Amino acid sequence: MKQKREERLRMKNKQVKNIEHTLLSDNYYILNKVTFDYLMKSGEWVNQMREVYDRGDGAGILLYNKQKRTVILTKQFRMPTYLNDNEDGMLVEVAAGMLDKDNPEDCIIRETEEETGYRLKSVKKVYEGYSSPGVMTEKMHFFIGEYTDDMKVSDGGGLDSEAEDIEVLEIPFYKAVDMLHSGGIMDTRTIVLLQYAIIHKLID
Ligand SMILES: Nc1nc2c(ncn2[C@@H]2O[C@H](COP(=O)(O)OP(=O)(O)O[C@H]3O[C@H](CO)[C@@H](O)[C@H](O)[C@@H]3O)[C@@H](O)[C@H]2O)c(=O)[nH]1
Ligand SMILES: [Mg+2]
Repeated sequence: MKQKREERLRMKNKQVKNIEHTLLSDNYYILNKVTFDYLMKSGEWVNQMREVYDRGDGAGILLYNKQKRTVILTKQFRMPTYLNDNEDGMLVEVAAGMLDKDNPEDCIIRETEEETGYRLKSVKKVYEGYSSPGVMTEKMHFFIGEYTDDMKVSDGGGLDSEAEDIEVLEIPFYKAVDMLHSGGIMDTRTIVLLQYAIIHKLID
C-alpha cells in the first residue's frame, strides 16, 4: 500500500524519479533509507537520501466541556522527550493514538476511551497535518469532541497490555491556556488543538 502511494506521487511529481528503499530497521516500526533523484530548479538532477520513519498515521483529540469550562488532557512518560531537555520526561498531551485499520473517527473514539475512560458518541475532525515532514510519514488527524460526566465509563489510563501508564487530567480551560504560555504544554498537537479552541471560542 505504501508502495502504491509512492507510485501515485511519482506519477504526479515529475521532479522525482528512481525512488529506492533500503530497510534499516523493522524492529518495531519501519525505518528506511530512501534514495531518489530530484530535479532542481537549476535543471540539474541531484541524487538525495533521506531516512524515513514509518509508523503509520495518528489521531489526537481535544475533549472539552462548555458548561464546566474544562478540558481533558493526559500525562505520560515520553522517553524521546526525556532524552531532549524534558526534565522528568512527563508530557501533557491530548488523548492520541496510532490509527489501525479503522477509520480515524472510530479509532479516536476507541483511543479516547482507552486513555481517558470517556465514551464519546461523536467527534469533529478539524485538521489533518504531517507531524514531522522531513523525517516521518505520519499524518495526524486532529479532532475535537464534547464530553460530559455521564460519558465516563472507566478510569482510562491506557492498555495494560501495552504497558501504558497514563494519568487523566481534567483541568479548567484557562489553566490549559496558561500552560501553553508557561511551557507546561510542549506537545505540538496539543498546542494546535488548544489554539483551535481559543480561535473558535469553544469555551468562553
Ligand atoms: N515495545 C515497544 N512498544 C512501542 C514502541 N513504540 C510504541 N510502542 C507501543 O505502542 C503504543 C502506542 O500507543 P498509542 O496510544 O497508539 O500511540 P501513542 O504512543 O500515544 O502515539 C500518539 O502520540 C504520538 C506522539 O504524540 C504520535 O506520534 C502518534 O502518532 C500518536 O498520535 C505505546 O503505548 C507502546 O506500548 C516501541 O518502540 N517498542
Ligand atoms: Mg496514546
